[in-house]
Amino acid sequence: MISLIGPDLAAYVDAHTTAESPLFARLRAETQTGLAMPQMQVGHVEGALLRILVAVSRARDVLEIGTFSGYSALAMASALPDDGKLVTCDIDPVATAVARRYFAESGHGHKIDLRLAPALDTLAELAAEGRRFDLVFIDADKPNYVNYWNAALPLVPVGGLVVADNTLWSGKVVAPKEASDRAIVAFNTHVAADPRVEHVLLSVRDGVMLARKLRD
Ligand SMILES: C[S@@+](CC[C@H](N)C(=O)[O-])C[C@H]1O[C@@H](n2cnc3c(N)ncnc32)[C@H](O)[C@@H]1O
Repeated sequence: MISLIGPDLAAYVDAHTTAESPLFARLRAETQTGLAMPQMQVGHVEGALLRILVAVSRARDVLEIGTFSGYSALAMASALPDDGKLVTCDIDPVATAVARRYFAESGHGHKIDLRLAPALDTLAELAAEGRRFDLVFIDADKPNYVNYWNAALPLVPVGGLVVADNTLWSGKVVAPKEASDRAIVAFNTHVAADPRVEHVLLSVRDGVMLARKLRD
């Protein structure tokens, strides 16, 4: 589990967050044992944050960039109304096969449109389709974060939210050394300079950038 806080405090946060349902616990366990890089999964606490953000924003259309085994997609889809829609993008057929099974079992699968293609291609398709999204969750390859932001923000109405994961990058943003560190720093700098949004960088799990669109 990625955490910026010590194990005792992380366990306390976990214990004081609404418990995950048995389905989510199973998805987490299967991801841990069956997939490479299971730490990519947002997990219990950030999943709860995403679910609450979808609920309080009364989002009806959500876009996720980075499905993996489906934890965050399912957390957000569970907070959508029955006719709400979540488009989620990934390029990994193995991890998304796990996601598809849990989507189907969850009772929320009818809300989820999984697109297996590079996310920038899917973003171009969605723009051509005239789609709009009340909330966008960015959680895929870090070098493309700025590109995802630039492509996604025009699809968000004023008042909508963009949420980006791993934006503290295990704390490496403070003294970046590697290309991936610099990609996250570049993203945070880019968001901070964008006059279309107000934003807050939350120290939840590995860092969550939360931005609200103020103007087109
Ligand atoms: C951090 S994981 C997503 C975790 C997921 N949100 C969850 O909570 O389980 C990042 C995902 O981005 C996907 N990815 C990487 N490059 C991509 C690209 N160019 N287009 C779409 N997805 C991509 C990876 O295959 C991986 O599954």
